[in-house]
Amino acid sequence: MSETIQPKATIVIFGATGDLANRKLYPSIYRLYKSGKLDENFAVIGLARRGWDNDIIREKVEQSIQGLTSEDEDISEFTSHFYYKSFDVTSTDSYTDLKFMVESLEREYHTEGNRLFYLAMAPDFFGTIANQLKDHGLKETSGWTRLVIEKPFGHDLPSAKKLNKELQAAFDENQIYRIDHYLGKEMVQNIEVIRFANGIFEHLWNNQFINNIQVTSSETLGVEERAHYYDASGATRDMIQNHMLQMVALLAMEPPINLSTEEIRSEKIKVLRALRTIKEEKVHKYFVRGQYGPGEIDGKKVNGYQDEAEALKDSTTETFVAAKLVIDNYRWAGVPFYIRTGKRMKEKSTKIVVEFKDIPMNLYHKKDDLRNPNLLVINIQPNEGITLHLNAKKTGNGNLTEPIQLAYHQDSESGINTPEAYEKLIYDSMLGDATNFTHWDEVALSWEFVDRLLASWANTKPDFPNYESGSMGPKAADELLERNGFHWWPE
Ligand SMILES: NC(=O)C1=CN([C@@H]2O[C@H](COP(=O)(O)OP(=O)(O)OC[C@H]3O[C@@H](n4cnc5c(N)ncnc54)[C@H](OP(=O)(O)O)[C@@H]3O)[C@@H](O)[C@H]2O)C=CC1
Ligand SMILES: O=C1O[C@H](COP(=O)(O)O)[C@@H](O)[C@H](O)[C@H]1O
Repeated sequence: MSETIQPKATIVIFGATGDLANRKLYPSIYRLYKSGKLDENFAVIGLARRGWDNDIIREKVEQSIQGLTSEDEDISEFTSHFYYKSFDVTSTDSYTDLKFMVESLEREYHTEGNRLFYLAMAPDFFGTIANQLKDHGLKETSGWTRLVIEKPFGHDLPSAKKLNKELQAAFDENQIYRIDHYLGKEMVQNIEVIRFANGIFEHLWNNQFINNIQVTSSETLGVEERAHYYDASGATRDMIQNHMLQMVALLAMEPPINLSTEEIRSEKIKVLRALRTIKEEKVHKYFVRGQYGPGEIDGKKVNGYQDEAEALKDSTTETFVAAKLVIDNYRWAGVPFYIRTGKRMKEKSTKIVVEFKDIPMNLYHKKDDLRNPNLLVINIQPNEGITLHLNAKKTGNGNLTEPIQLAYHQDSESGINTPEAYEKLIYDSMLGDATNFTHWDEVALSWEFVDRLLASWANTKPDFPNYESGSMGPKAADELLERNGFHWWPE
C-alpha cells in the first residue's frame, strides 16, 4: 500500500467569509484532515474585510462542516488550525501584517515555509493580490509558494490576457493553479483511465467506430443569488468556456506519451486547436442558445429567468447552450461532439454518452426487435459510474434481442464517499501536481472559441425565453441532432 503524503503548508484564503469558502473550501480541508492527508502541520489564515476574529472563523468553520461530523466528535483540534485577519486586499498596509502572521504560524506549525494562497474572491482583485504578495515579500520563503485562482479567468480573451499578464508579472506559470472544479471530479478524472487502460474502448475510440459523442451538464437551479455575475456571463462563459470544453478535450485527445502534467496538457491543447471555427452565417446550424421561462421543477412552480431579479428584466443572456462541435483531425473527422448545458432543466446531471456505430450487417435487426446502438455512458454526477449498453438475446425461443446494461457504480465498489472535487484539487495543489488545473494556453484557446461565438450572437436579438423551466432546453437543441439522424440519449 502506498503511503499517504501529508503536505505541510500555511493556506491563506482570500475571501474567507464568502460563499465558496463556506460551502466548498472548509468542508474540503476538513475531509483532507479526516482522511489523514493533512496532519498537524498546517494552518489556515482566513482574510476578508468583515470584522471576524479567530473565534468567529472557528465557529463558522464548525458550522460549515456540520453535515460531515458525527454528533460526539470534538472538532476543536481541527478548527484550532484556523486564524482570521480582517483585511482589505486593496490596502498595501495589510500585507506587511500578513507576512508577519504567516511567518509566525509557520514557526508554530512547522510548515517548512510552504505557502498556498487561495484567491476565493472576485477576479477583479486577482492581479492586485498577486502583485502585493510579491511586493511585500510573501513569495520569499524557504519552501514552495503557489497561487490558486478561481474562475472566471477573465470575461473574454483580451481580459484574460490582461489578467494573465498581471499574474505572470508576479508568479511563474508553474506556481499558478487555475481551478476548473470539473477536473477534480472523480469521473472526469476517470475519462483518461477508461480510455487509456482499456483496449476494448481505446481501439474503438475513433471515427471508424463512433457515431457521435454527447456531453450534457444540466442543472435544476436557476441563477440564485448570483444574478449580477451570471447576467454578465451567461452559460457560454460560465460553463462552455471551461468545464464543457475541458471534458471534450479529455474525450478527444490523443493518448499522451506519459501521464505527466505537460504531456496531458499538450494533447488537450491540440484538441482545442482543432476545434472548427464556424462562420457567422452558419452559427445557427451548430449552436443553440436558450433562456428559461417559468415552469415547474420537482412539483414546484418556478419563475422565468427575467423574473428572478429586477435587473434581469428584458435580459438577453443565455442560460442554455447546445452545440455541435467539429474536431478537425484525423481521429475525429466526421464525428460530431454534441454538448449542452443549462440552468432550470429537468434534472441535475452531468453525463457523457459515446454512441458506437452499428455493425455493417445486423442479422438480428428485425422490425419488432428492441435494439439499440452500443453506448458507453459515463455518469459524472450523480451516481458516479459507467454503464455499457449492449444487445442480448431475449430469453426464450426465437432470435429476438433486447437491450441490456452492464453497470458499474463508483461508490458501491469503493465503499467510500467520492472525494469532493475541491478536496482533490486543494490536495493536488499542495502536492504540486498541476495536471488537473488549466494551463494558460487552454484558457486562451477556449476564450478564442467562445468569443467568436458570442460576437456572432451579439449581432442578433434572441427570441427569449424559449424553453420552459423543468424541460431539457429549447426544441432547436433536439433539431441540432435530428439533422444528422441522431437524438440526445435520455436523461
Ligand atoms: N460560490 C461558488 O459556488 C463558486 C464561486 N466561484 C468563484 O469563487 C470566487 C468567490 O466566489 P464567492 O465565494 O461565491 O463570492 P462571495 O461574494 O460570496 O465572497 C467574496 C469574498 O470576498 C471578500 N471581499 C470582497 N471584497 C474584498 C476586499 N476588498 N478585501 C478583502 N476581501 C474582500 C468578501 O468578504 P467581505 O465582504 O467580508 O470583505 C467575501 O469573503 C469568485 O471568483 C467566484 O466566481 C467559482 C465557482 C463556484
Ligand atoms: O462553475 C460553475 O459550476 C456550477 C455547476 O457545478 P456542479 O459541480 O454543481 O456541476 C454552476 O452551477 C455554476 O453556475 C458555475 O459557475
